[in-house]
Amino acid sequence: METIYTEKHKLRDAKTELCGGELVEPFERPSRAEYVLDRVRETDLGPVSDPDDFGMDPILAIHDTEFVAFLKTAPARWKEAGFNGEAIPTTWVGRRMSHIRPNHVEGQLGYYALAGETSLTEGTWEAAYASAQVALTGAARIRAGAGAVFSLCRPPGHHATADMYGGYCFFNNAAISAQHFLDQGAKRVAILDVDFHHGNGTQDIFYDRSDVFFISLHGDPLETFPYHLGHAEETGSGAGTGFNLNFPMPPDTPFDVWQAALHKGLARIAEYKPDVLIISLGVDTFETDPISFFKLKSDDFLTMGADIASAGLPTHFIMEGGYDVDEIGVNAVNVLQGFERAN
Ligand SMILES: NCCCNCCCCCC(O)(O)C(F)(F)F
Ligand SMILES: [Zn+2]
Repeated sequence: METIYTEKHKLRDAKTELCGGELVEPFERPSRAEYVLDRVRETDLGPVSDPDDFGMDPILAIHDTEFVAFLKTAPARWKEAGFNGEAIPTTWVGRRMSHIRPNHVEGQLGYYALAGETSLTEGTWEAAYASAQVALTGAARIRAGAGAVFSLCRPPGHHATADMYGGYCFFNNAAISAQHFLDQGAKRVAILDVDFHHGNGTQDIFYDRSDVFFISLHGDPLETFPYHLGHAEETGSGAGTGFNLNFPMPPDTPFDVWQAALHKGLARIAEYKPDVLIISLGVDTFETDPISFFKLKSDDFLTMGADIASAGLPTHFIMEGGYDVDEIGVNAVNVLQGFERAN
């Protein structure tokens, strides 16, 4: 399987994350992508290629123009406003407050952020732009006939909505890929999100549409991030009713319970008959992941890959989360190897 990767992910190198009332070294750090790349090479998974550049249009097909411009200028404006640290929001659009966008950068941070742990820094925008190009290049490979491809995206994307960032996400790589497939002639796209955290951004973007079926297996939002979306009763709205499926699961969920949900999701995907399957591949479902609470073991990721292969669809794997444990490389590539062995 070919991997699409760019060194430009290193431009996202924030020094602080707000965690437990402290500024800590971010969990979503450059070494994550290097662990995965090393494992791709170690296992001889396949060629590693640079992304092509598809420009801004496919990003703006998903994201709000002013939001994109905000992400680009916020770090410099934050410094000009006299703040010394990295740009982190301190206000929120609380209940029954105005949705008028403030002028000041501090107000705009809270207007566009859906979570406060993620700092904005110089280089973040360029890294997010490059990550979207990695996703688009993977989509182009599938359109050109590849049965499967791995877009080693960093920063991740599935929490980003059309006009909000947070949870380490800025541009929604999976949504950008899905829309690109549709704009290039696909009729239906399924997105299966196996990251530990609910893909609130992806859900929100396609919630009222039937041409993208979003399915997510994740930690129960009553107990974990993103907290404020991802419940089982969220099944889509309007024309999208029935094309959103959430499987929230409790702390300490083991693989057999997780896999039962996967099989249900795959059955619904088979009924939907999509032209392509996009996998939001987070491996923070791993038993020792530092910010998650499922109990998958490394071998379970091989089985996960084989189960995904059983769908028999062109499959676009897009890297999402999974945190700084050596096994992140093993677990991510196990999914890809399990997929290939079953094909
Ligand atoms: N103090 C630790 C709390 C962490 N709160 C934010 C969690 C963000 C998870 C991001 C992710 O893993 O879902 C992605 F795939 F987007 F990277
Ligand atoms: Zn995650």
